[in-house]
Amino acid sequence: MFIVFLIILTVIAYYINFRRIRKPLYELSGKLPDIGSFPILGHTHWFIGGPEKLLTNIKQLVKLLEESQSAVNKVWIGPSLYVVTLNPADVQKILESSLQKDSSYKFLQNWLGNGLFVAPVNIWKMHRRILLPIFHNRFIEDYIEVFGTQGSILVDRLEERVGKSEFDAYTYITSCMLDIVFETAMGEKMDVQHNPDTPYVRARNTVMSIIGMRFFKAWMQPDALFNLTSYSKLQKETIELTHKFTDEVVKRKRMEFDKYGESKTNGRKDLLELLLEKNPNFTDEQLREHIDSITIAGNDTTALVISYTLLMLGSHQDHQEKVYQESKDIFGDSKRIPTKDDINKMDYLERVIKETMRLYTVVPIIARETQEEVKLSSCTIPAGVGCAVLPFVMHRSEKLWGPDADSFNPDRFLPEISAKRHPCAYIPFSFGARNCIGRHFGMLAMKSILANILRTYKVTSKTSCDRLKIEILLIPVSGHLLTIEKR
Ligand code: HEM
Repeated sequence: MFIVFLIILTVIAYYINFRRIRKPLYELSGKLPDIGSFPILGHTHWFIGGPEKLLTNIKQLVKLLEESQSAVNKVWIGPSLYVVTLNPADVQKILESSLQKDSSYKFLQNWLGNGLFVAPVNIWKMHRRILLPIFHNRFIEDYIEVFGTQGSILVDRLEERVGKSEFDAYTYITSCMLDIVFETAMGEKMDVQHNPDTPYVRARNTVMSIIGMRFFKAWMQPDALFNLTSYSKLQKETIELTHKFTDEVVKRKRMEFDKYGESKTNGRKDLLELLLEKNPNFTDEQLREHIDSITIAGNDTTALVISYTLLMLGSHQDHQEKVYQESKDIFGDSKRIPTKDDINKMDYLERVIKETMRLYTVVPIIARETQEEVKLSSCTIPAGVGCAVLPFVMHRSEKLWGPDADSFNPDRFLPEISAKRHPCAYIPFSFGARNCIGRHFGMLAMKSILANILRTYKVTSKTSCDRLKIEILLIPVSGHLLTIEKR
């Protein structure tokens, strides 16, 4: 009897302390409108279901929040409070002041450790300063030859699809991007384009899908439950396999560096070599974490945008014709791979890519945590609160983009029109000091590859891209289906 009494007393004391520590959260919550929530459950019920249902629910919930007329709203997922805003000025304040990733990114940490993408803010600050110079244009532009060479291999591979039935373009493009990121990040010529089914690529895909599943399946989230499933063992084995691969490359590069004092005497340097030169004090583990983060953050994002752009041009032939004419003006009949000058002239293609990233924002959600008080337009958020930024929803908001927000119009990105928009109305690469470090790399690679494809083939797409799902990234439910014919 006494023990039962003691347990009840402990639970009550724990609960009172829990409420006391979280008092600022409840005070903030009390000031924000209560929309779409259930008692106790909060908004958790909106986040139950498969990846497609999840996206539909998020869109419906956001619509309710938008109608509330409040610039800042709240969402309770279990015990976690998230502040949600679609107001660009508030988004800017959040992304500039809150550089800590939200706790939901922790599932990536087993794999990427303290690599830039998930590193806690104290480590991130030091490492971002070291990594920033190696993403400078003068290094990244050295990779334009790799983008062109791999793009030409892709064009050759696509030949087998000419005049045939619909196929999923993404499978071809993701192999090409993998070859690009491996060669530029660590000097490894993987030739995934010709050997897509290697144990490494399989392991990598397995880890991605297990982590993706954990993000959105509530019951898989607590480590205690996850560790009971067979996925836990599989994740451990496959992560070990991917780590072993990068570890071996890092070890080899470190030996070269120790022997010669620098990585190579002349010629193009990969990102790992540049990183070693910039900071030889990085441990091998830190180098692996950064290189793995770069290859993971840089591959699927870029491959998805290229695939969505092909779908958009496949269903908007007038815009495809303009892109084709632009490439005719640049290349004439030359078959050369795109140079820096060629890429700089691809203004229309760049607008097409930007408009595609607006409608199909491949990183649809960015979640941060406040580290100090942040004053927003209608309230002040205390430290320790989650903030959800929803670029995918903002990019389709009629308030920000007008009544034709859902239609494809690359001229929204004419410089004079872009200049009139709030800088946070359009954030496919996020914003502020923790934005995408690889955005210049990504843009050059995407323009080079798309130009290579579109000057060789005319693409057609009949698939409507209305059905989408979130699996960390934004994916079309029925794939990126295209037919192609030779120009
Ligand atoms: C179209 C292509 C790309 C898109 C749309 C994209 C988008 C983004 C976004 C939205 C973030 C911030 C995510 C967040 O805060 O949750 C991010 C971060 C990052 N991206 Fe990209 N990305 C692209 C290509 C690349 C490429 C090509 C690379 C590397 C070669 C890269 C490397 C990174 C890294 C390392 C981070 C973490 C930066 C940090 O926390 O300091 N990304 N990216």
